[in-house]
Amino acid sequence: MSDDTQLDDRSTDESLPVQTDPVTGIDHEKAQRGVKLILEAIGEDPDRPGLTDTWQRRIPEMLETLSEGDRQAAKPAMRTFEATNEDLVVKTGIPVYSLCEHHMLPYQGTAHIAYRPDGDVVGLSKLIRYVRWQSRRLTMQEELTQDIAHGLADELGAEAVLVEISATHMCEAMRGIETETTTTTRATVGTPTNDEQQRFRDAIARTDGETR
Ligand SMILES: Nc1nc2c(ncn2[C@@H]2O[C@H](COP(=O)(O)OP(=O)(O)OP(=O)(O)O)[C@@H](O)[C@H]2O)c(=O)[nH]1
Ligand SMILES: [Zn+2]
Repeated sequence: MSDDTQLDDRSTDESLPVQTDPVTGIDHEKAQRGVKLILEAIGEDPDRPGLTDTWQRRIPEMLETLSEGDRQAAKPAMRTFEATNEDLVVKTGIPVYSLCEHHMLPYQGTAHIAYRPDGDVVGLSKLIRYVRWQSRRLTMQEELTQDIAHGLADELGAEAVLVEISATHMCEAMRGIETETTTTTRATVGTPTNDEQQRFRDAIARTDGETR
């Protein structure tokens, strides 16, 4: 019997409630069966009192949240306002929490964004919401940085977007190389002027100074 066949054999799991919502959410039943299998694989007893809610409810709910970035329905409304000028908007210090696609472990850090409005500016909180939404899926930091930059350029019709993310990967800290370091990635859309790039760097440096 192949692994797939075993996973699809629901006869042993008939007691599981079916909570699948393929349009707006994850397949809860599959998540429950998968987490239960992992617990069994590591020698745990999934039916001991401390773990029953873990695979039946907590982790499926957590996965639902942490995969929101895969679902357009979860994308924040990027409401805009008419811009009075095209001066660069810079927002620094946005928290980032994502899951690396290699080990499904968290990486966390800070995103900095700058964009040159073209007719409209977006509500400032939406930049934070957008980073959170994009981050909630399995990613590589480099691709996440690009996706945020290109996604914002599309959403805002902005001609120039700069995104920088500095993050620490738990897959490097907790296992493997067992070393905690900072990785910095940057994405640029369009052609920011030298002055805009300098303002972006200065704003990041000020934020870094404040948090040190
Ligand atoms: N470029 C990039 N690499 C990442 C990211 N997150 C994790 N990694 C790396 O992904 C790599 C996976 O390497 P593999 O050799 O396939 O897997 P592994 O044997 O578990 O590697 P180690 O982590 O070195 O033990 C590691 O070097 C991680 O540091 C990321 O966002 N971007
Ligand atoms: Zn990893």
